[in-house]
Amino acid sequence: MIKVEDLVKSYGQETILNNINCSFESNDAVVLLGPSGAGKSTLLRCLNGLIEATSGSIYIDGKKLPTDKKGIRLLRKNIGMIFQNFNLVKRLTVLDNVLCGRLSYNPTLPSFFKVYKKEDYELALYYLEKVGLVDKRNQRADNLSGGQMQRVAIARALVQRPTLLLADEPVASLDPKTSHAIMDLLMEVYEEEKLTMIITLHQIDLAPKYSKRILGLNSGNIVADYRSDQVKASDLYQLYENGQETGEDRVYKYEEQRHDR
Ligand SMILES: Nc1ncnc2c1ncn2[C@@H]1O[C@H](COP(=O)(O)OP(=O)(O)OP(=O)(O)O)[C@@H](O)[C@H]1O
Repeated sequence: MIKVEDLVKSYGQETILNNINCSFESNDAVVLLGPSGAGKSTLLRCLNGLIEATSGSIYIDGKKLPTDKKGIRLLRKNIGMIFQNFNLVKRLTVLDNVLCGRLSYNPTLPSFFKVYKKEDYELALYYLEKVGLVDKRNQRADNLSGGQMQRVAIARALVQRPTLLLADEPVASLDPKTSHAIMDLLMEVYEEEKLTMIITLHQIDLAPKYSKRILGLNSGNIVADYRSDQVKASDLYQLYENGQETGEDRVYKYEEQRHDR
């Protein structure tokens, strides 16, 4: 379980996350929705220690998120991260890119010379099979389509054997059909591996289908918390509108909901 308590992130005078309080159960599948600049990526990056919060705390399975380098390295072993722009090493092969996901399990020097254990290769091939790209294992990453690159990135995240998978707009640069295929794949591995999954998205139509819960963010505040099987499309569209309610009213409603649970 992940618990976020009074989380604040500021850059200079600008407050990006404004006292966030929320929690994520194990095996939850949560989509973060909200307009550009709402703070979705910042929240995701705070969860894996890529960004240090200005104040507040994050607890993962009861343990406070570390801030020292060694602690963060250990924490990240259990957290797979998927990015909008895939973040592959273009000149490396598909297989070598996936093996990069094993780096935190191996001593630096052998990894530098691309010497991995037999189990690492087996695991990498297993996940390449899962994402449908085992035949392309020896191809350079920059020869792949966007959808294929994202599949490699998913395999690279999974070889880490994470318990938590964070995905920051994983389908933002993909066409609608490929987006559905990638989201289907994420849901499949989420179920098979019993992951906890938190995804930022802009596609309102995808959000309920590919989550159990939707958190709405606006101006650094959590303004809504919906069950995906009960939410109305109009509620989701409202997250992107200014409407009659002020951000403060929405925060207030969310806090009320949270305390009533
Ligand atoms: N390193 C930084 N320094 C200063 N401001 C930053 C930095 N990183 C992010 N921000 C600001 O924080 C705000 C929130 O950014 P964030 O990327 O978290 O929003 P988002 O909800 O994910 O938006 P989008 O949907 O467009 O990706 C933005 O106004 C952004 O300019």
